[in-house]
Amino acid sequence: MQVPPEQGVFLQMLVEITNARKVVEIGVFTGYSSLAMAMAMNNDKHARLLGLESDERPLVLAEQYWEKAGVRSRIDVVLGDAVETLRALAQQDGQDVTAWKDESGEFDASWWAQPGTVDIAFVDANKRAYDEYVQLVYPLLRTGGVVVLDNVLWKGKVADPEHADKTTESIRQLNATLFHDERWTYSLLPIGDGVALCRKR
Ligand SMILES: C[S@@+](CC[C@H](N)C(=O)[O-])C[C@H]1O[C@@H](n2cnc3c(N)ncnc32)[C@H](O)[C@@H]1O
Repeated sequence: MQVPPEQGVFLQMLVEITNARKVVEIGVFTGYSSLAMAMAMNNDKHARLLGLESDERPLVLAEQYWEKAGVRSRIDVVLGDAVETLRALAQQDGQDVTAWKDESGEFDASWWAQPGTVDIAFVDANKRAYDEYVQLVYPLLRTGGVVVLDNVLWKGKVADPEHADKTTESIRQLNATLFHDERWTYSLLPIGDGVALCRKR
């Protein structure tokens, strides 16, 4: 389920060229894409990544690789449904949001809850919820910040009218909506399974 290596490098490049200090990832799995982005934050000790993931099992593996690469300390993880976490972040300064394995109590939910401050949000979880993720991430994103959506070609099905299943339709609809939405500059790149870049105007 992880992104292919060329997309990992692409995400890394995005973090580097935007000097991203605040990155949110929706859908962590075994931590490959988060590892790629966190490694690109090397020179900035104030840069952090917030991973939202509903399944604890792959996170255990992710944590091992983050440790090995020396980036664990710059990654916060919130375990749970990403929609619920993003909604909770938007309320009361994120007071109810707690981090996975935050033994030292260093997780600063109010820092993550600050509107208009996130540089990059990488969306790679439940495909049918992408629209909701984008709407919930929008207020957190700074002007000029970028939402990166994975799997927007959905193995080519999005471009093939023969396919009308619910997931394909929802991704197709989202691509069209974002393309026409004045609040975003939208670009679809045919790398990996299709990557959409949506820059907040
Ligand atoms: C495609 S994988 C992510 C791969 C990862 N970005 C990478 O490239 O290494 C999708 C992940 O999203 C998680 N996920 C699915 N629905 C979710 C939800 N509602 N909230 C949070 N995470 C979710 C799954 O458990 C899975 O680990």
